[in-house]
Amino acid sequence: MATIQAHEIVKRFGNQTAVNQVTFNVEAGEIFGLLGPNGAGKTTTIRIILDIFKPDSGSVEVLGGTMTEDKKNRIGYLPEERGLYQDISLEMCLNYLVRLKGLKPSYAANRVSELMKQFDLYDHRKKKVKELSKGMQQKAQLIATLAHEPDLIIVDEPFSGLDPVNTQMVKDLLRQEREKGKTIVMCTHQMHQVEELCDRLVLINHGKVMLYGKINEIRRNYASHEVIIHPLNDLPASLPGVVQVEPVNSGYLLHLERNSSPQEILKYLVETGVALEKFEIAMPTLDEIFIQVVTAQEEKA
Ligand SMILES: Nc1ncnc2c1ncn2[C@@H]1O[C@H](COP(=O)(O)OP(=O)(O)OP(=O)(O)O)[C@@H](O)[C@H]1O
Repeated sequence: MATIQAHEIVKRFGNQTAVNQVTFNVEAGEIFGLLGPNGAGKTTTIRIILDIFKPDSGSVEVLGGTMTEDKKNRIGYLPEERGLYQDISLEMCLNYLVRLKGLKPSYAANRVSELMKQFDLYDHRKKKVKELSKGMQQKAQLIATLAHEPDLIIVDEPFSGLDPVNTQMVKDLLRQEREKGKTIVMCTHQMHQVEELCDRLVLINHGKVMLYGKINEIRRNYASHEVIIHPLNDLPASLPGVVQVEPVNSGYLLHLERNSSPQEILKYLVETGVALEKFEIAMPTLDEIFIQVVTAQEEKA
């Protein structure tokens, strides 16, 4: 069953349509990427999902129906604008935020201690929040998002300000949450993180859905007519069905004719005795697809 069902949602601010007929589902137990360039409508979409804004039209179902106060306690949201109280100790701040999510004080205190240890923040618990580094504050914000063990986790730029070690830790943590059956929506501009972590994605631009589906399928749909090979011996002087052989790194990029397939090239190479260390259909990265989709829409506009 879908954890989020957004159906043709529309949100206008004055003359501007920030979200325009957006439809997508987030399935239970997946990590879902909500992507788009600056100003695309991602935060507005999240605010509609969380019932902070009402849509002008369309509907949203979350955790099996319309939003209720009880359901809000089953959601963990890491917002774009961080909301920690700066002038109190880290420990006090986290205990307070976690109790707001309905946890009993003693349970909240234990959970916060446990997570501060896991996030290497325990030794800093008596410091005022404003005395913590940016990365430490980010980790604290993640604790406040996850401590009440929400069923739906929505994280906006979760890796912001984190060094590679902490980025890895947060990635592992998100995967662990998925393994526990939790549903995660991740907003980020870091496409390689999306490629690594997400199962499916929706890409919004100017409030409209531009891409939606499984990442592998999206990449396959955008695959150009090119093959990467690493041969162990020389290539034949000519390759039928190949218009250009371009040397790249330790191999070649073969540009295929429109009507020839990678399978035909592979068959020909094997038949002519070329030993191959690598044969791969060249797939664009999500970064390349993102740029292609967004710039094509700009040119049309
Ligand atoms: N409260 C508001 N009042 C008026 N306009 C708004 C409001 N919130 C968002 N907008 C406008 O709606 C559009 C979408 O904004 P939104 O914050 O949803 O984008 P975003 O995809 O989250 O961008 P970013 O990646 O920069 O955070 C923008 O043009 C923004 O200026």
